[in-house]
Formats: sequence, C-alpha cells, structure tokens
Amino acid sequence: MIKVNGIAYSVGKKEILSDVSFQARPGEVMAVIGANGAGKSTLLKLLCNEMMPSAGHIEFNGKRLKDYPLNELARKRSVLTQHNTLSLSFTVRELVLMGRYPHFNGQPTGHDLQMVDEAMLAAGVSMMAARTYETLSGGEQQRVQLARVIAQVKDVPNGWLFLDEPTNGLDILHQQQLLIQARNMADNGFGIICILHDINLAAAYADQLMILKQGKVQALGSPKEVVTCENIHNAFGIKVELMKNENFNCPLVITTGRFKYNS
Ligand SMILES: Nc1ncnc2c1ncn2[C@@H]1O[C@H](COP(=O)(O)OP(=O)(O)OP(=O)(O)O)[C@@H](O)[C@H]1O
Repeated sequence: MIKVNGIAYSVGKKEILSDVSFQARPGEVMAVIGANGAGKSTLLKLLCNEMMPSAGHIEFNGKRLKDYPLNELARKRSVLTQHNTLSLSFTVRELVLMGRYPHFNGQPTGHDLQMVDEAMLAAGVSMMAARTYETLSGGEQQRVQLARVIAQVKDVPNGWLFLDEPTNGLDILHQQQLLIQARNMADNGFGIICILHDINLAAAYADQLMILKQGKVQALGSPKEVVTCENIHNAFGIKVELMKNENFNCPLVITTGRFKYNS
C-alpha cells in the first residue's frame, strides 16, 4: 500500500505540487492524468524517492519512504521514466538484464535469466533479444525499457511499477498490449501507478484515476466518477462529450470541435 499524505514540492518560491494526498493499493492500476506541466512527473519522482517532498510524507508498505535504503527500494519497485537516454551498444537482452542488477552480485543466476526471458516475452521483445538497443525504433526501445522494469519486479510478491507515459511512441496495438500487461500484473497482486495522456486508455484500464491540475488533486476516484465533461474541461480547457465504452463499461471521451491555439 502506498499512502501519500499532504505532500508538496517547491523549487524556490514556485510550488509545483501542493497538498497531494491519495492511497494506491496492490492489485490496482492507478492512472494519473493532467495537462502538460500539471506536476505528474514530479509526483512520480517523489514516489520513487528520487526527490524529497518539501512538506507531507509518503508511506510505502507501512514505512516512511525516506527510511528505505535505495537498494531495498529497488528490489520492491521499478520505474519507467520518460527519458531513457541510454545509447550504449547493449543488446536488448543485456539491457533487460539491468533490471535484475538489484537482485544479484556479480553473476546473474539461472532464475535472473529466466525473469529476463519472461519479461521480454511479456513486453513482446523476445524476437529482438540479440539486437543492439540503439538500432531499434523508438517504439521498440520503449518496449525494451518496459521489459527491463518488468524484469526488475517480476518475481517480487506485491511489487510496484511506476510508469511515466509508458505508451509514448507505441502504436495502437502496442498501447493496448502494454495496458493489458499492466492490468494482468495488477490482477496478480502488483500495484501500478501510471501517468497517461490518453484519457480513454486511462478510463479503460485504471481502477483509480487522478487528475492533477496546477500541482493539486482536481479529481480522484473511479473512472466513472472522474471522467466527466466538467472535470475534463476544468483540467484541460477543452470541451468534450462523453459516450460509453461498452467493452470496458467506462466513459469514452470525444472532442467536440476545432480549437485555436492560445499561446
Ligand atoms: N527543477 C525545476 N525547476 C523549475 N520548474 C520545474 C522544475 N521541475 C519541474 N518544474 C515545473 O513544474 C511543473 C510540473 O512539471 P512536471 O514535469 O511534473 O509536469 P507534467 O505534468 O509531468 O508535464 P508533462 O505532461 O508535460 O510531462 C512544470 O511547469 C515544470 O516546468
């Protein structure tokens, strides 16, 4: 369980997040949506212990996040960030194996290698295992990074995945496959916190949805509670209509007109 209690984050006088509180549970997908600059990535960095909140605190499995040694945290949760700038000439298999680094000293065990194989299968990259990472397309690289973070926690009971815009660069099939993979992992006891820009994907796959606006929680609840015309207009400044996504029994957002770009 992750409990976030009234956290804030400031840079100088600028408050980027303020009074953010929520709980995320194992077995659930939580999606975070919001306009550019709303504070989503900043929130994820605080959840990863990459940065410290300037107020409030975060509990991870009953213990303050700041009290975890980094290597212990790395064995319990893995993180897909937006910018994976790694450009060295690793093969896909070697890169996915990096996800296992927190689990072995020196040489990977047979179990580590099995986790790598299973993660590559889950992310649909097994067929490119021997390819050099930097020769892959953007979407292929993104799926390899997903395999790396899956490998890190695949065998961890109640492990956590933090994903920052994981569908970036993926085609429509691979977007769905990624969310199905996240959903399956949640159904098997993992906790998933996922930043998404596609509201319809978020509504279809998340148990809990949070809208951030200018660093504050604007709405929090089930997709049906949160995805309303009013909330979307308030958060993104765009008028939308709602239909029903019959396949997922959740709202489906459609935009309603042409818009001028206001700079
Ligand atoms: N170190 C920093 N110094 C100053 N401003 C910062 C710093 N880090 C983030 N910000 C600002 O804080 C706000 C939130 O940034 P963040 O990256 O969390 O937004 P986001 O919701 O993830 O946006 P996007 O959807 O564009 O990725 C932005 O306005 C950003 O410019």
